[in-house]
Amino acid sequence: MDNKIVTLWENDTNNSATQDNLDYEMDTNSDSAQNNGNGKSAVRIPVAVRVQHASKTYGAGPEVLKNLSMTIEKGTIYSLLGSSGCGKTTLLSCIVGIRKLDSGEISVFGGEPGSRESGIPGKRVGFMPQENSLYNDFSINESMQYFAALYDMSGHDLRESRDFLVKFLDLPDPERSIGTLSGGQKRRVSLALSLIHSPELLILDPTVGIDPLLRENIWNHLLSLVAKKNTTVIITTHYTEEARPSNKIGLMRGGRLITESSPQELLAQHETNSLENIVLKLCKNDSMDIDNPHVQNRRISAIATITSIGKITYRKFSSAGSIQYKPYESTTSFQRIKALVGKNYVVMTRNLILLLFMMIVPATQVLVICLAIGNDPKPMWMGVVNHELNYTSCPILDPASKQGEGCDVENLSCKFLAEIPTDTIYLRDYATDELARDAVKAGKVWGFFTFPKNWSDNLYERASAAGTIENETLRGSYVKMEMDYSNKQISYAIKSEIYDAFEIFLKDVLVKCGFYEGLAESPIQYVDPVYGTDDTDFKEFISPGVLVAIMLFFPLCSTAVSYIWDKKQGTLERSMVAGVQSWEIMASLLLTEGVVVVIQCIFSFSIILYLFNIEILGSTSLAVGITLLMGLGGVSMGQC
Ligand SMILES: Nc1ncnc2c1ncn2[C@@H]1O[C@H](COP(=O)(O)OP(=O)(O)OP(=O)(O)O)[C@@H](O)[C@H]1O
Repeated sequence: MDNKIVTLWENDTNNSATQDNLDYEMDTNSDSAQNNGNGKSAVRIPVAVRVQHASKTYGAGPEVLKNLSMTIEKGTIYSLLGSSGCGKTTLLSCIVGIRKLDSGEISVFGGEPGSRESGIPGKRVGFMPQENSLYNDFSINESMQYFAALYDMSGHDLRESRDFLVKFLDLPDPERSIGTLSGGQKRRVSLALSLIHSPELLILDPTVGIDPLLRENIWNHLLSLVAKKNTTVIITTHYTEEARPSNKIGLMRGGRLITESSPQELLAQHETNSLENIVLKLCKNDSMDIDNPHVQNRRISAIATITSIGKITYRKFSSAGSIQYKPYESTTSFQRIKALVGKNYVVMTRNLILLLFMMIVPATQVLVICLAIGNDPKPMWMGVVNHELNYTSCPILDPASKQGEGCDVENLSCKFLAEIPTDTIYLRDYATDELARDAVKAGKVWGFFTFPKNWSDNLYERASAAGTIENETLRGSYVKMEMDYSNKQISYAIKSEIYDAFEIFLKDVLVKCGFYEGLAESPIQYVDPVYGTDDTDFKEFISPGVLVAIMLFFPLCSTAVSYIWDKKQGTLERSMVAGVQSWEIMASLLLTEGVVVVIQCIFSFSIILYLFNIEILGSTSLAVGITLLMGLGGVSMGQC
């Protein structure tokens, strides 16, 4: 750095549309140096990546990047060395714009990552992450097509690039599924995906898992990319000697950059021919220095000096001296969403059984719930202890005997029991209350009636001589019911059936005996319902709630699972580096999962309307619209 003057050139505002925002370094040592006006000769070297005073911490953990500054010139290879955990991946993820620094600045191609000027994330960068980050269900070809679509490559460019990479990286048949490849083959596919669009900035982290011969080829290819296309390469590697052909080596330790120099300078400075030994020596020295406050103070002041030199010598860029660059054209959201929709389609259709399952699950749930808990419970067993008949069975339980003519008030208990619907409540006689109670305890019946002796006479007297009736007669007209209330739904259903049966029976007796039938009715009168019918069954009540809950829940689960899976296998990160934004992922999912939601709606409504004949009393389109919105809401929530 000593023989360089750091210079930041400002854009000519008039020409800003046609210029890259690159900043430049002045190399005063170059043979082709020009006079820069202050007596020093200099060549302007465009800077691709500049990191200044970068600091980063994950949550409450220790500082991962500590006041780190580095400069990577355009059209060079920069090898980032350092032991495991020193912060290389963290630094690279900040450079490609998928993580943010806590403090400090990063500029890539003259702009902050994530800004329009830098074009990062986007097609300007090719990123090979530490993990393979591949869709295992995809073939090599499909993976290439997906990224080519994200970069808006033409079919011709894609074919050309694919054919070259398959040959150069010795990839297997492009139609082979990635899940069937070996670890080394997957690494090569991962590398191919980062190279497919010939990016200006190539970030490789790292190249382990690739055999030495191929690694040599890759380095040769990187050198030719730099020479022919002026590509900038940042590569992390644990093979120190491999970094020899690079233009600059940055050695990181504990989140700091302890050396940044060309391999030749390092070798000359340390008078050795082994980069490995130099790195070991520097790391050892750093370990000793770290406990020495004087050295640390010297380092801090050295960083401050470099920074202040940078500040003093930054000067404005004049258009007269500018290099004209083509304006950077980013892919549009429409192109990226189109690529994502295509990718989602392939993911979905790869497992057709699962897709079909997802489509019919809500309808199946509605069906099962309506069948299992939507119907009125039956049969429900009830016991009868009839003191009126001396504990014997009713002779007139036969429905035909209900039709007796005239005012016959004999054995009214049997007439009442005959009114109880035989399809829902089954009756069983018991000789005593104790036996019937034991049957309730044993779960054989849900409860039992006890008719007192002379119940028929007392009931008739109660009905005909109200007002003058004696307490004893009144008590003798009661039918006692002892119930098992452990199942609320069944006990309510039994109560309701018994009340209805009793009203019908009593009306019949009163009419036949010349009394006004209304006396049998409750003073509370239920008139025509506003909504529904007075015999609405449970499935009509439960099905709308069940449907919307399922329509929210299933798309939510399916989207969340695919999002988490995408994140876990690193493909989400890779897509983000290719320029995909969160809202674009959501939009693409709404488009693809939306189709599934529509089919789920069609199946579910068919079951409700045609199988169970449940009527929609309001607007059908509103009901369908709300259900669809719940499904799409589930898709959106699954991503949050
Ligand atoms: N998402 C995260 N949350 C918390 N800590 C993290 C996270 N990612 C990385 N770290 C921590 O930050 C430190 C630096 O990790 P990083 O992956 O940047 O190191 P590295 O130099 O790339 O290591 P390697 O060479 O093994 O890949 C490590 O201590 C790591 O445990």
